[in-house]
Amino acid sequence: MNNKVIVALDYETEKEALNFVDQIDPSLCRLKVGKEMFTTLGTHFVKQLHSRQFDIFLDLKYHDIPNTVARAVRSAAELGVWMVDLHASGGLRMMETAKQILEPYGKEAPLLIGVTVLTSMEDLDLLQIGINASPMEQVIRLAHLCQRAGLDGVVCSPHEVETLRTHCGESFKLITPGIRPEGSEMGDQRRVMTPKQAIETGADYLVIGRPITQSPNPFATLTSINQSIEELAKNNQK
Ligand SMILES: O=c1ccn([C@@H]2O[C@H](COP(=O)(O)O)[C@@H](O)[C@H]2O)c(=O)[nH]1
Repeated sequence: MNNKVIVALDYETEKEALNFVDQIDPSLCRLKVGKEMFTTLGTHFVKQLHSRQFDIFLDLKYHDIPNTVARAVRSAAELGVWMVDLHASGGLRMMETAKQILEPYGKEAPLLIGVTVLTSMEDLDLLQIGINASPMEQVIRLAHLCQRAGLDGVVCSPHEVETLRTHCGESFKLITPGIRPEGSEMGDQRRVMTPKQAIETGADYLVIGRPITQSPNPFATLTSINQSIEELAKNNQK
C-alpha cells in the first residue's frame, strides 16, 4: 500500500473524475476532493469514492467564525472522511472549537489539518495582504498555532518541511501540495519540489493534481511517481 500520494481530483465533471478513479485502486493513492468537485457534486460524490474504499481528504479549507467552522468540520466527520482542513489564519479560537467538536468521534475522527501559507504564494503575495514576513516565517508561526490548538498537522510547501519537522516533531503531519515532477508545468504554483525531493525532505503526504490528472496517461504517471518513492524507501533501507 503506497500511502504517500494524495491525488487532487480537480475535474470539471463527475464522468471525467470517475473515468480516472476507475483505472486505479486504493493501494495506489488516496484522493482529495476540493472546492470545484464538491461545489458541483456535493456529498454524493464523496460517498461514491468511499464506496470504492478510497480514503478521502476533503479539502474545503474552512475559514469562518468558530461556530460555523466547527459545525462544518462535524459534518465532514459525519461524512466519514479521512482528513479535513481549515485555514490556520482563521485563528486559535476557530481551530480549538473545531478540534473540540471532534472529541465524540474519538479514533474515528478525521485528521484535522491547518492550511498555513498557500503553495501558490510568495513574499510579494504575503506583503500585498499585509503580512510582512517570508512564507517560511509565516508557515512556522501558523504551524505553532495549529499545534497549540491540538490539530494533527498542516498543509505547507515542501520547502518548509525540514524546518517544521524540527519545530513540530515527528508525529505532526506535514502535507505538501506544490509537487511538480521534473519537466511538468508550474502553473500557478510557486513553492514547488519534485515528488522525490519532497519525500526526501520528510513530507508525510504529497498532494498532486494536474501533473497526474492532466497527463495523457494519468495511471502511468501515478505509477511512475509511486515507483520513484518506493525506490527511495528501498535505498534508505540499504
Ligand atoms: O497550499 C495549498 C493548499 C492546497 N492546494 C491544493 O492542492 C492541489 C494541487 O493541485 P496541482 O494541480 O498539483 O497544483 C489543488 O487542489 C489545490 O487546491 C495547493 O495547491 N496549495
